[in-house]
Amino acid sequence: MKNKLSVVKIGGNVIEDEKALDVFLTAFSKLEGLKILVHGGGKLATQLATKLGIESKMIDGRRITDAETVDIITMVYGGLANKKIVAQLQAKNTNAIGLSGADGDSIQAHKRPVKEIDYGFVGDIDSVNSGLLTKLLSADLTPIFCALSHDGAGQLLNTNADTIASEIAIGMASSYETTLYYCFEKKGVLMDIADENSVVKHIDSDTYQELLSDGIIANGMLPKLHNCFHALNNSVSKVCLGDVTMLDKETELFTTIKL
Ligand SMILES: Nc1ncnc2c1ncn2[C@@H]1O[C@H](COP(=O)(O)OP(=O)(O)O)[C@@H](O)[C@H]1O
Ligand SMILES: CC(=O)N[C@@H](CCC(=O)OP(=O)(O)O)C(=O)O
Repeated sequence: MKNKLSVVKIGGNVIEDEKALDVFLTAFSKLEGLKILVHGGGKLATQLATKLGIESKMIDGRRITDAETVDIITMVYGGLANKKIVAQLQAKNTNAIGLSGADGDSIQAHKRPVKEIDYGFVGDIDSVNSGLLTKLLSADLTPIFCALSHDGAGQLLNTNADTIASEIAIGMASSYETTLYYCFEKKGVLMDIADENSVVKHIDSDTYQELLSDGIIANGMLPKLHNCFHALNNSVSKVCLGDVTMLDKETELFTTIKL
């Protein structure tokens, strides 16, 4: 039987809110078994760029990452956000180790080819170094990933944190029974975006098609669910979506997705 592994992603809205982040990190530190955390931080990067007088451009939820912007996101994702989370987890007795995709050659990617849009230094993932992650997990370390990959030729690349989480989960799924968790500011996938409690508790491939054709899923939820099904179609056992309380044993209201 395979060991269980939890790959958990938190979005920028959670990182920004000190209380929500603390609730989440407390639950994460208590989560039993092997675990990996991936964090975003898009909002923090936009805020710093604004302070520095640099305009942030997003297309379909993806940041246009020019040379100035890749420096900013390296400072924010790999520096401030990652190190704060690592330090807070240490205070909660979790031996966290912060990583970008360049550290230990953990996530290799290539710069997205220019078609209609030039995304700049945005990376599409080629491989996850599951051997390294297995070694870290065996040494009782909990890897904490930010949204940076690298091209193996010295260039850091910006990669959406939801995608990093699903690719890590896929990369580990041959060795571990892997569950992927997406924590964000809603209690799960909602039937009615205005009603916090209208959580769709279970989604499978058929329900997904219905939700799509009924227009229930929009904006950031479209690529998120695409990532969920990509993971499930590549050996990840289960995906859960919910708010910062989702990892608490008592919490019942969240979305579970299985094929
Ligand atoms: N049916 C839905 N249920 C829940 N959220 C939805 C739905 N449709 C669209 N959304 C939007 O998707 C957003 C989550 O995506 P995103 O902002 O990319 O998350 P993250 O904070 O993890 O980066 C929610 O904040 C919500 O506004
Ligand atoms: C290419 C791309 O768009 N990358 C994202 C990475 C951060 C991220 O994904 O953060 P959230 O999870 O908080 O949205 C960005 O720079 O906004």
